[in-house]
Amino acid sequence: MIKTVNLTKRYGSLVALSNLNLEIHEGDCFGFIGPNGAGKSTTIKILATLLQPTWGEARVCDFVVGYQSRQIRPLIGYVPDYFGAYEDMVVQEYLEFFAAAYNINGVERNKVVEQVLELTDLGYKRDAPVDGLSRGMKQRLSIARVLLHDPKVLLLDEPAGNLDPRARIEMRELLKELQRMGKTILISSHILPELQDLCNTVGIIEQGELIYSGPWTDIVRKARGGMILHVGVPDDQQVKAASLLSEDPNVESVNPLDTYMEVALKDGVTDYSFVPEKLLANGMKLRLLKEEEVNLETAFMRLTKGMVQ
Ligand SMILES: Nc1ncnc2c1ncn2[C@@H]1O[C@H](COP(=O)(O)OP(=O)(O)OP(=O)(O)O)[C@@H](O)[C@H]1O
Repeated sequence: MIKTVNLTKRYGSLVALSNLNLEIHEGDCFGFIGPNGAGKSTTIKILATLLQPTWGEARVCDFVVGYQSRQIRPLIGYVPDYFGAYEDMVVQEYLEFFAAAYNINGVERNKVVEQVLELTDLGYKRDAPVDGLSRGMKQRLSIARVLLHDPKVLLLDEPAGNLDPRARIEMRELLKELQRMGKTILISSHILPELQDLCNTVGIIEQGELIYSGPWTDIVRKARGGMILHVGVPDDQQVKAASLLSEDPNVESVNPLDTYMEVALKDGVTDYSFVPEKLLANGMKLRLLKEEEVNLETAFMRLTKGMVQ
């Protein structure tokens, strides 16, 4: 549905995107994660046909950005990370205005506007001035606007940015509904745990380079590298336990903390039954044994800190 091949964008001497190879399939919800200035908005603007790549290729629904932008535009809905000013316009007029711009007229226009108002839960605000809406409502209205022409692909640049927790949950529910409707969604965000719940695939970008792309569960596994265990024994046994475990050939390192030890296993070691066996055989008590949880957020930190090659 979306494919980029060696996509590169320079702004003067600044390389904003460097040989980006992305693939997003139909029905995917792809989370595009990266720190400020990583190149997310640049990628999204290219896919939205608003920017030309310096070299490389971007395709949307098999049409090439730049050469076939006219064919791409009806198929996409692009929500930028800002909301323009619309003075003296109420919500319904705003949507009717954009529906007209998409050449949706007459009875069909009324029907479509009603549908998107209902879908985005903005029906009760139809007569409210757009400029007076809360940030969360404006974000939902931006999404309502790009749904009018029923696009296959949604390109959403930080739709949950600066929203309060309730508005974020509402946004997430709306995006899940769009996913159920079969839309292919690319969403950029800094809010990692939210993407964990929403996206089936994730791309992590840093300084214009894609560090990882694939199912987020896979990324978490890769970021994990060697498994880390939290092992707790009584305080007076910790020194001996640390020494015993660090001698084991399965163990990479032992890091004693206040109430437990972090035991890093060597890459590929997943069976840690030797830990309780060894400790109990040496007369120790095991108070805690669990795998360190690696979620999308910790994976992101590890990957972008270059902790995983
Ligand atoms: N029009 C422009 N002219 C010059 N440099 C630009 C322009 N647009 C973006 N850049 C630079 O390109 C790099 C990538 O910017 P981009 O906005 O794509 O990053 P981003 O990942 O979306 O960041 P953020 O999360 O802050 O929105 C940054 O260094 C930015 O300063």
